[in-house]
Amino acid sequence: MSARRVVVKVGSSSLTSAAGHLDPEKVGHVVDALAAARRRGDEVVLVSSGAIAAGLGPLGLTTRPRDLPTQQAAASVGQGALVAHYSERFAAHGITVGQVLLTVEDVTRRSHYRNAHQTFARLHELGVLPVVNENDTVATSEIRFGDNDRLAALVAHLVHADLLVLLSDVDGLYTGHPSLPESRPITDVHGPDDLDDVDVARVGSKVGTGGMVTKVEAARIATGAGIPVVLARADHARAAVLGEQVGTRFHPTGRRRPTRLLWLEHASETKGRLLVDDGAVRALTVRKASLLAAGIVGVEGEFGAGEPVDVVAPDGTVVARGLVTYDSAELPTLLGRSTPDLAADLGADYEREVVHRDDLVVLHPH
Ligand SMILES: Nc1ncnc2c1ncn2[C@@H]1O[C@H](COP(=O)(O)OP(=O)(O)O)[C@@H](O)[C@H]1O
Ligand SMILES: N[C@@H](CCC(=O)OP(=O)(O)O)C(=O)O
Repeated sequence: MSARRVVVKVGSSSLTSAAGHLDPEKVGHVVDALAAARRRGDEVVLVSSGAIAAGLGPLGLTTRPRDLPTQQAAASVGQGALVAHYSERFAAHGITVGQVLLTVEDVTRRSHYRNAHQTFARLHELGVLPVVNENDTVATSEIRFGDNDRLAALVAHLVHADLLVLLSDVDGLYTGHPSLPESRPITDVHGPDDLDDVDVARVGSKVGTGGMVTKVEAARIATGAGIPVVLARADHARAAVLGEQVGTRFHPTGRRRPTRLLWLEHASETKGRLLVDDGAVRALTVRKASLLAAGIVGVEGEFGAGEPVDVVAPDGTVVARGLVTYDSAELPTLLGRSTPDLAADLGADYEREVVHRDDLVVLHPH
């Protein structure tokens, strides 16, 4: 098989002990698998969780803190420990690692996105293996990716990966919770229909951190953009990374698209709504045009310029989602006015679209 670009995501539970320390054996296992892929010429990006979990022990904490500042502090301590471990273990294989901490902005704002893309490209040219995590210490609750499964799917798309591997503490996807006797392993998922009868909900009190839900969602994002996904137990990391039949394989369902649009559709939380008229709905969905102030009849919520908003048709359907170029305080004074009129009255800066079509994803074609 020819060299490929593989993104591997590993969860906190696959790296740390229950006491809140990194487990060197578990880390070593993942590292050895990735080193094997590198030896055969693959390009590898690691998306590793575990910063918060690894920070608990050193801070004398026994459970994951609930409040954001303490989580951020734990991540600050743990991320250093995590990367120190990876650096040491990969160095034994002659591989240099580089830490990449991402916030949601990095894959949504055009300039940041290009920047992130270039960073990965240069690291690759230099033979460096990127170790990615969310930038937990600065990310606030609203802007967090929220989970590294989705982050991994977006990174896989960003670096044009040929394969996304999600490593966890289960053998793969089951028809129901793996602890239930009637649950059966699923080897292949060809599309959303194959998931109709699969239960990824929480069962009982101790199980399910929502982990399988976000994995299936990550698989949906990646496969929808043309990238196959393998979900496997971390113990089987080597086979999974080398592309052998193991765990659950999610087959591609769609084709590559701009990453920012992928994020807008699948991972963003909108801050507000733009209520538009029927003409604007047609312009967006049929003509694939930008949204202009003239077609907007109402503004709901509070948002800043550059943030994601829903575009809502007169019947209440959310027809599109996009990055708005005005904030919610200024927008109401511009509604219903033509762009030339706004420019003549307020200056050339007001000639801009409210949502540019490049920053817009249509959710419900009419
Ligand atoms: N249908 C299912 N198939 C497999 N695992 C499931 C399913 N439903 C719930 N789970 C649970 O999801 C867990 C994995 O999620 P999580 O612990 O959050 O992973 P990680 O820390 O690796 O990101 C499994 O250990 C299992 O208990
Ligand atoms: N960024 C966080 C992890 C977030 C996360 O998704 O965790 P997990 O479900 O264990 O993959 C950290 O490093 O602690």
